[in-house]
Amino acid sequence: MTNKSEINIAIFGVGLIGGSLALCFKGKPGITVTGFAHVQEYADQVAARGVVDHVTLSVEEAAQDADYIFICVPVGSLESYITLLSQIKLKPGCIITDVGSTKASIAECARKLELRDACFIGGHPMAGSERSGVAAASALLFENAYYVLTPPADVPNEKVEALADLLCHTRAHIVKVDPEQHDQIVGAISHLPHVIAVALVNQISGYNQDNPLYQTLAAGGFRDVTRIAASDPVVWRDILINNRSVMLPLLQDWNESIRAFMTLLEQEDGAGIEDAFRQAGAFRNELPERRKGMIVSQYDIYLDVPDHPGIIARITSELGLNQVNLSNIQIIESREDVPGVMRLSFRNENDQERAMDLLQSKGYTVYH
Ligand SMILES: NC(=O)C1=CN([C@@H]2O[C@H](COP(=O)(O)OP(=O)(O)OC[C@H]3O[C@@H](n4cnc5c(N)ncnc54)[C@H](O)[C@@H]3O)[C@@H](O)[C@H]2O)C=CC1
Ligand SMILES: O=C(O)C(=O)Cc1ccc(O)cc1
Repeated sequence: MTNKSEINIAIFGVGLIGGSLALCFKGKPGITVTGFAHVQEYADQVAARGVVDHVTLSVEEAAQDADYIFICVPVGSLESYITLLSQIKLKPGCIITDVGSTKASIAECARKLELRDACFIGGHPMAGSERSGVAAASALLFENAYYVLTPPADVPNEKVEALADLLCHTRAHIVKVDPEQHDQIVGAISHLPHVIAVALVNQISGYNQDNPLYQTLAAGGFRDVTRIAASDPVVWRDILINNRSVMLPLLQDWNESIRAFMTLLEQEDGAGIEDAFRQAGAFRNELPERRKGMIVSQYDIYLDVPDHPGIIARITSELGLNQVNLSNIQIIESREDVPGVMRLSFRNENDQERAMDLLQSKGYTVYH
């Protein structure tokens, strides 16, 4: 943990990620958090949400006393901010970091800059959501997620350790990765799924224009596979353009996978289709548990519920009476006289398990 002397943290871009970091740090002993917003309207939102101690529209004012500067703007604006920071007088020893979803280009930009007494250590919390803006910020967003750092070889180890220590407040697991390797892997496990989700939704949306029954019937699997298609367009424009040299070969491989599926269908190759599902299921079942892997700060359970008035209140009051904290609730399917499926989301595994036990003991059919 950081020692208890005064620590000033500046957050540039107080949106989903910047605001969530701010909430992790704000109110901790000896820490003061200043937010920088580039537009008055955003500054007002940040102030209203109360995630920082101060908010300012001045880069200099935010940066000048900072021990740590977190640049949390979209990837396409990262380089202009680090360049700006290299041109102003910073506190000696200041550590600049970022949260961008790509790491190679910002590392290269920082390497070429004259940062004088400051240093740059790239960062990427591997947690987030399809939501954006400070309104969606949460102090629990990074809990148990991985937080990648990409320290350059010439940055002293004690600087990297100081940043890692500060990040204890996020309760994420720090992992150090080379920037190019980061972009390759994250391109495959995060950026490619976002492209596929968007393409899939737009394909179905096209069919839906001629027949709205597509949307009406879209349920379970379609929703699960396409949640991330609702992500912020500007954030994702920047990520994909920045990581295009990784994305283009990945999309080429994707085309070939789809082509291979078409061949299985053309040849009515049932065994081949079964093999494809078996192979995929085996790999998917081996994925690290959600709390240790990529993304999602929610722990969900599902339960079958008869669709009648009062049922939601009954379930939520059972949980409330037993001090199980619910973070979200959603009816996935609901038609009169047919059992519906309710998704209950929790912020940690303990609440998830307690809810499961409790509702099972009350006779509900509950599953993960
Ligand atoms: N959305 C996610 O789940 C994750 C995003 N990231 C990365 O975090 C960064 C921020 O993303 P989010 O917080 O999701 O986006 P966001 O849209 O919620 O927040 C971005 C913030 O930057 C501000 N901003 C935009 N352009 C700016 C500019 N030119 N100058 C100053 N401020 C500006 C916005 O007003 C907003 O407060 C991106 O680099 C993204 O790649 C990293 C991990 C997860
Ligand atoms: O919501 C999700 O599932 C995400 O994929 C969130 C996310 C978005 C961008 C990142 O760089 C990391 C995580």
